[in-house]
Amino acid sequence: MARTRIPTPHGPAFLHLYHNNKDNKEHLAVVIDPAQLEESFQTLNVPAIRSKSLDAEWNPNETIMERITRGAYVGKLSPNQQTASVPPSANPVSTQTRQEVPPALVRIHSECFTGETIGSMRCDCGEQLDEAIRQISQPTIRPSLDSTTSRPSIIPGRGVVVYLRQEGRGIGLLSKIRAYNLQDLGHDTVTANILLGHGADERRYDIAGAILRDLGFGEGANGEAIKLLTNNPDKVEALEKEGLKVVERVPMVPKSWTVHQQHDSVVIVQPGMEDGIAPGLVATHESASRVVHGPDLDKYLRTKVLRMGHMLPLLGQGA
Ligand SMILES: Nc1nc2c(ncn2[C@@H]2O[C@H](COP(=O)(O)OP(=O)(O)OP(=O)(O)O)[C@@H](O)[C@H]2O)c(=O)[nH]1
Repeated sequence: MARTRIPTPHGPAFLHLYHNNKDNKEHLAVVIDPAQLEESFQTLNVPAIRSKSLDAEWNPNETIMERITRGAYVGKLSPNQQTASVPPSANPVSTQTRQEVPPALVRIHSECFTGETIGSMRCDCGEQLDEAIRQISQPTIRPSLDSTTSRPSIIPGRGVVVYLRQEGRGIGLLSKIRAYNLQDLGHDTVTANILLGHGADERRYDIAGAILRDLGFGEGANGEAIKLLTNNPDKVEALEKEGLKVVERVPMVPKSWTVHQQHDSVVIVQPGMEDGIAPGLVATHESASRVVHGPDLDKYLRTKVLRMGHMLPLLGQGA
């Protein structure tokens, strides 16, 4: 595996690339965790989300430069900062420390070339990926427990997007393109898959479970619990079977259902420039610009709710 720092509009993220022995794909984890970047966050007792397999010594002759190149470093590399990490056993996080911290927010996301790369409005996958990174990066404000000070503590946003290379709910891009053509003939996404001889959903979550356990979630007494960002009941069930402790499901509400269908227009504004927007128009930030909408998306979402059991209230049905 390998890891590197990626600056994002919401702050730094650490991209982990995993190999595995179940398929020949490279699955990914995007870790959002200021604790491993800034030492000042360590004083908040926030445990770092570290990969056990990355921090482990791969061989006794490994050089500092080899460890740095594969990503086993702490902080931000620079010409003046070239230190590899110490093995994790040298820096344990106590159970008590973990209990003070809100559970990390986790999203299991499956690859969608059409939605993420070319902005297809047949689905909301690109929007969901952006939104997951945004939500995970949001800080939590915790009221002060000490009566002598009224200052609340701000816990930086922390969590993971596990990005699984399961294009088209596991049927692959070629079959998904064929399914799109059947959808244009009037079939929904489930029937189109079945007409092609596939299951409605062929995904698996054992690799996601292994990645999350590698990042310190769920395993043993010290394993941290998670909040899962999804409407898909299969994901909650599958991760629990994988030994993850899912303490809360956080719904993913499509932006088009909260914004576009209630208002005629949407204005994109720079953060901090909301003043002066005409009444009746909705101000939305640049970071939220990947909002998809339209009849194809509505049909896709309704099929998820009506045929795949996704937990999302349907518009206009009070469900
Ligand atoms: N077969 C098929 N797959 C699609 C279609 N549209 C999107 N997808 C795939 O559906 C998957 C979406 O997965 P996720 O983003 O993990 O979301 P989800 O499991 O539907 O549920 P949530 O976690 O609630 O968002 C991706 O693999 C997409 O490539 C389609 O029309 N047909």
